[in-house]
Amino acid sequence: MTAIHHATPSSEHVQAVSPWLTQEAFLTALRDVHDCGYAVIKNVMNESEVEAYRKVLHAHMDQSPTGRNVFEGTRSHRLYALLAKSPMFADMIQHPLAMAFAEHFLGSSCLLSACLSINLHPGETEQPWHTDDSHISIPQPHDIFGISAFWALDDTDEHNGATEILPFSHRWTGSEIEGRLNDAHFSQRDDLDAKATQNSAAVKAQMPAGSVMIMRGDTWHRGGANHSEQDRMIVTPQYCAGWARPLETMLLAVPPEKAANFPKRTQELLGYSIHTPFMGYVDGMHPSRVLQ
Ligand SMILES: O=C(O)CCC(=O)C(=O)O
Ligand SMILES: [Fe+2]
Repeated sequence: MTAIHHATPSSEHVQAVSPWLTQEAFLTALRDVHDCGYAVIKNVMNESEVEAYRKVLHAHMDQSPTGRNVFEGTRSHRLYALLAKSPMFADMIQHPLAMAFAEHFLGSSCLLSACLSINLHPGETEQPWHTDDSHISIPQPHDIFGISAFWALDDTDEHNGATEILPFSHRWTGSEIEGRLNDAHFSQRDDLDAKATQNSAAVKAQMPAGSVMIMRGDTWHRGGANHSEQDRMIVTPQYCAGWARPLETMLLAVPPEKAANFPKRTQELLGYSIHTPFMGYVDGMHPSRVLQ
């Protein structure tokens, strides 16, 4: 594993991010993601885009239950399979800024691993510390095979549960990781004890609505506690290498009739694509033929 980031971004990616980042700022952000674990890019979406996402998510949340355990958050609302709920999430999922980071680190065959909204209600407590790629079960430290984006749809701050990150934690080894995340956290409904929640070195991702944080999937992080009187909503599209199994089975989560109407890049991210030389084929052919 290389500790320092040297790879030069492609000119296509430099161009793609230019509405939000100068070339120099992009290089710094790539280095921050690779070496430190994360980078925040402020004010990427405008107010009307943010409001449109909030509106559609609120309509769905009104009809869905709160989280089932301390990981989902018993005072939180999560929605999965967002592309099946509204096609507008394609714009967020294939946003040129997020794609530039995902493709730079994971290659152009990267896939959408997960895409969920997380709305923390007032009174929500801290989530257990975790990484977003632990389901792949390759021991840390390892190269990057996941990139998570966190889009703020509300201003996130230290009171309302801004995501907390442990910089450089992708370099942790066995003893630093041991016991942090337990299988019990996925069934337990009681709040975590002080030992499980403590950490002094955490940084809180404070972002104005419309901003995005890009994080390598092996950085330890968690949703914060919401001590405010308002909800805190984010959407997190997560990308994985083309050889990895996505966390959500996207090809089932989004029916082919719906997928057929999405932009080509979103279709590819869902799995209508090949990881060279032929991983992902259907009946010996390119999977996109299923949509024709
Ligand atoms: O709610 C948050 O801020 C982070 C949630 C998260 O990291 C996750 O559920 O994977
Ligand atoms: Fe996470």
